[in-house]
Amino acid sequence: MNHNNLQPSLQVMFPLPLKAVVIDLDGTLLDTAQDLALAANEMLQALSMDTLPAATIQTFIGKGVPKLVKRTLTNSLDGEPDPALFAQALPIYERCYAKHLHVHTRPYPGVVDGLNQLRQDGYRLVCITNKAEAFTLPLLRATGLLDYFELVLSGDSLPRKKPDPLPLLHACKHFGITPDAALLIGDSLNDAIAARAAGCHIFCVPYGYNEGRDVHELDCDAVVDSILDASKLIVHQA
Ligand SMILES: O=C(O)COP(=O)(O)O
Ligand SMILES: [Mg+2]
Repeated sequence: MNHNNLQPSLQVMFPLPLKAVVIDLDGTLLDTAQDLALAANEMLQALSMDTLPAATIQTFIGKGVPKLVKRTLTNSLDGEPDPALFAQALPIYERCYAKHLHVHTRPYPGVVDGLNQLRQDGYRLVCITNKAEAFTLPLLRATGLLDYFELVLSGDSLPRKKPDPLPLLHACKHFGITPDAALLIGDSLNDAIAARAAGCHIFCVPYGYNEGRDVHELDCDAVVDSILDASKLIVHQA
């Protein structure tokens, strides 16, 4: 099977036989960037610091809340702020984001149709995100997506988050399946590394964040335009 807008890797045979589909949140299920940027800029203002363009803050998304705050404070991907400033800033950011959790946040096109298709096809559905649980669950609930997922693992649910394979391996163990029966659909390097390390399949969507990099640089089995398109490249294995 091949479509003009899909780029299946040559090494895997499509459709992939699978039991579980794991989906990333920020940049894959939900377009959260505007609300994240709003909160980050409100934090900067509260600290009497200059605000940043939303497009810049979008490149800081991917490695969880503390990392987003560090990157925002230093305006750089690898910056380490003064520990006292960081300690002051983190709770401010958390308060601001809780306030703006779903002002602009919406599911991307193809997400709801894709989830309905995957549910109808019989897959176990999991959401694995680096977002903190205090934000993940209310956001999935508010956007109507929570009930699709049998399991939701957030950035602080387990001792390690993506790119570590632990959340994916935990989900596979939870369902009693081998990693190669699971597919992760994500938008970033963190997803691709985690999936490869766990031995799961990985598809990437091109519309997400990937810390400002082109998703086509990633080692994935396919780049798919939407969750609905992903459902066309896989087959449920009973
Ligand atoms: O919270 C983040 O930084 C990214 O979260 P994600 O894993 O859902 O993309
Ligand atoms: Mg993401």
